[in-house]
Amino acid sequence: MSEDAPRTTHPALTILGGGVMGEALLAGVLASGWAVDDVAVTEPFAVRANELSSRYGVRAADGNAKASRRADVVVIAVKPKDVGAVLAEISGALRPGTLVVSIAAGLPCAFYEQRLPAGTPVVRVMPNTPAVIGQGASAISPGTHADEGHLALTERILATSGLVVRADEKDLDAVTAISGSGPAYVFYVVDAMAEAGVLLGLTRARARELAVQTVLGSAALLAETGEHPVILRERVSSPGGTTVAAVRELDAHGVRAAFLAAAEAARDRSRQLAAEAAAPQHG
Ligand SMILES: NC(=O)C1=CN([C@@H]2O[C@H](COP(=O)(O)OP(=O)(O)OC[C@H]3O[C@@H](n4cnc5c(N)ncnc54)[C@H](O)[C@@H]3O)[C@@H](O)[C@H]2O)C=CC1
Ligand SMILES: O=C(O)[C@@H]1CCC=N1
Repeated sequence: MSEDAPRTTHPALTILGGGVMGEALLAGVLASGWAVDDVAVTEPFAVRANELSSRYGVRAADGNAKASRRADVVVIAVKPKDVGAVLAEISGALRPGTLVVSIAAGLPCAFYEQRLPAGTPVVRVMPNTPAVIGQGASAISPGTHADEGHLALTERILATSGLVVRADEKDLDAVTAISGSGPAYVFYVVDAMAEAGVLLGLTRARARELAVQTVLGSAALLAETGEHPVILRERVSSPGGTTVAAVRELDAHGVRAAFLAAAEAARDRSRQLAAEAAAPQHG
């Protein structure tokens, strides 16, 4: 870039919680040109904080209140059970207008609005772990005081780690059940396919290599052709062939029904997380 090229300005971003998702978002914005001085992370475990600051060159030494004070956007990336305590810490430190973005599962925007200064703009996000490699999928939903500008800013941040869609807040528990938890289902399927390969006599390494590439290639085929999955499945299924024999077993073992029940369980657990976070803390 020439020295005369206009510099993109980025809002000051503070990520509270430097775990799996906090790091994914951190890596995403830095890879997209955010300067290390524009980004900070907080993390109570010193070893982890040091790891993040040495890996990315960002500030990771401050507590939540201090790090939030100078932020234009605060991203809450702690576990749902820890959000209430974090909000109590930062509520008095936020400058008016600071955007609060939360990725915590289950907790509605109202949870934040009840605990932060009146008028605080809040955007609730459900991302997923492929964000780590820039292949995430996030759904975002505005709180009462978040306007188009706040949504656009959230999109700008999340787009650094993959696809971003807007969703009604009533759908975020369902989004959590599909794309938030979804990577785990895919890893489960890959592991099961690899195990099946071992059953049939393949080496574990060969079976896993083939299973991973099959999932990767199939996902790319879906995305690139835009075809319905049923059409693509039919193209694999020769009359009287191997695939129909296999899919009949998947049906007989209730795999489709298991996915439906799994999604309902994840949605219900997401709702429960909100109830637990709102309940008074014991112990
Ligand atoms: N892991 C996933 O696939 C997804 C997680 N989420 C949500 O993201 C949030 C974070 O999840 P993960 O990154 O998986 O968890 P994690 O356990 O890897 O990270 C949480 C981090 O917060 C730190 N922490 C704990 N208390 C803190 C405090 N008071 N102040 C600052 N940091 C504190 C912990 O030391 C830890 O490093 C959760 O609310 C989860 O519901 C959302 C979508 C996907
Ligand atoms: O399991 C969880 O609660 C988090 C939210 C979505 C994915 N992981």
